[in-house]
Amino acid sequence: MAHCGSDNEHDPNARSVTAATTAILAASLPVQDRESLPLYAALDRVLAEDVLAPADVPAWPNSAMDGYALRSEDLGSARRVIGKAFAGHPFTGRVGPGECVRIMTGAVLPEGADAVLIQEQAEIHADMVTPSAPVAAKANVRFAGEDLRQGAIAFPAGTLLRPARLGVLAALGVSEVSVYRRLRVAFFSTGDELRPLGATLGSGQIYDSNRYTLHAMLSRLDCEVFDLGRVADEPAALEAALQQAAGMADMVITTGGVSVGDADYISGLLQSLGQVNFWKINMKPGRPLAFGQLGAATFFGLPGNPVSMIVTFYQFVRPAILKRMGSLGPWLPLTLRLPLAEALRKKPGRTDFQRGRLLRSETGLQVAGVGAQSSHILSGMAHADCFIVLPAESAGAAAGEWVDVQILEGLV
Ligand SMILES: Nc1nc2c(c(=O)[nH]1)N[C@H]1C(S)=C(S)[C@@H](COP(=O)(O)OP(=O)(O)OC[C@H]3O[C@@H](n4cnc5c(N)ncnc54)[C@H](O)[C@@H]3O)O[C@H]1N2
Ligand code: MOO
Repeated sequence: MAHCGSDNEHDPNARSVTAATTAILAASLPVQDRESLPLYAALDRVLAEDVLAPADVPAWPNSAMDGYALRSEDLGSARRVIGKAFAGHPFTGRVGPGECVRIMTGAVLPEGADAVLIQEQAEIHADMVTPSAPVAAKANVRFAGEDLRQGAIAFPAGTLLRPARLGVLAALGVSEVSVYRRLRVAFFSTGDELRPLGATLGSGQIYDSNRYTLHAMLSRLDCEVFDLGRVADEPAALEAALQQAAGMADMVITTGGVSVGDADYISGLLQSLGQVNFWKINMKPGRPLAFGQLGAATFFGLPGNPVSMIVTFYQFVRPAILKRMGSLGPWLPLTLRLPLAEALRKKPGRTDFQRGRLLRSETGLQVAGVGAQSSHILSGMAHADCFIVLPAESAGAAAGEWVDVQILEGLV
């Protein structure tokens, strides 16, 4: 329960963020169970098998524009219109010398034609069409298989199914996909001070905000979430909750009680119940973290401070979830280099994940801090759209300096 973040010295026993990430990813094995789902239900799931294109897309050469399908070799001469082709209603004849077909976008290119004259460049007199300039072969034609070739891997196993990918599968006529089952994640908050929403707060009590943040982050990652509520700082209650969670889930997450205070029981309990490592990580916020195995479940004991909880979730839990879901990645946060709009203060010692906001201007993208950076200031986190990552050895950064910025991608 001590206040947090004042210690700025490098701790020789602390792990680097990179070393912790490597160990966590190495221990995070993908679930194996799979199920077959209709496309509508497959958003944010991960493909368990390669999907091969059963046919070319597009299936036929077709027009990219509204105009006239013709033979380019007739150059600039006038052509007689011999029919019409609409998307879904092909022209069934053949385009011969001196002929053309009125064609709409998406309609199959008639036999004999090799190009499309757009109607804005056509002079039309009765049923005769003259191009204002010769039309090059292949002009305004979309070719069969140009998007996807029959037999090619449209998406490999491990692909996370986002909206455009579902669209591609639909374009291929794929109505069902084999995906990994959702990752089951059970979590609970620990701490005698925590009260449910609606309760009247007594002295020293607070509302359990981590529960809501964590539930939302897990939901965004499409996990099957089991919220086990709040558990008091009592070893028997904590042990029962840990056993229950490990019995129902692939991953168990707790918040609070991982530090060294007299009511921090999580470490002792886990030593006896599973194989769990307690790490000090050389980062700020988020120094204390427990990671390991609890029965068949992956275990994360996240720090109780709300911002520390979110930072450690983003750095360690999210990559582990993505990997365990079967995703090929990328698992790690998207990092850009951006110039700072203002100087940021930091003491050397720990890698700093300062909460930042992106500033869009005509001169380009810049980044600034959100103000107060203590790990209990949740409102700063709520206004942030990125983390500004300052290396452990850094002593701060000047305005205009380029820094690493992790884009939060809507998760937090
Ligand atoms: N002597 C030391 N004290 C502390 C150290 C240390 O190295 N030596 N580390 C500090 C750091 S850094 C952090 S972070 C915290 C993490 O401690 P715990 O994980 O044991 O967390 P708690 O003590 O249970 O709570 C910390 C803080 O967060 C509030 N909290 C807890 N759960 C929730 C929740 N569900 N919703 C909202 N807020 C919550 C809690 O009331 C405390 O204020 O330890 C430092 N101490
Ligand atoms: O700063 Mo602690 O590191 O709040 O996690």
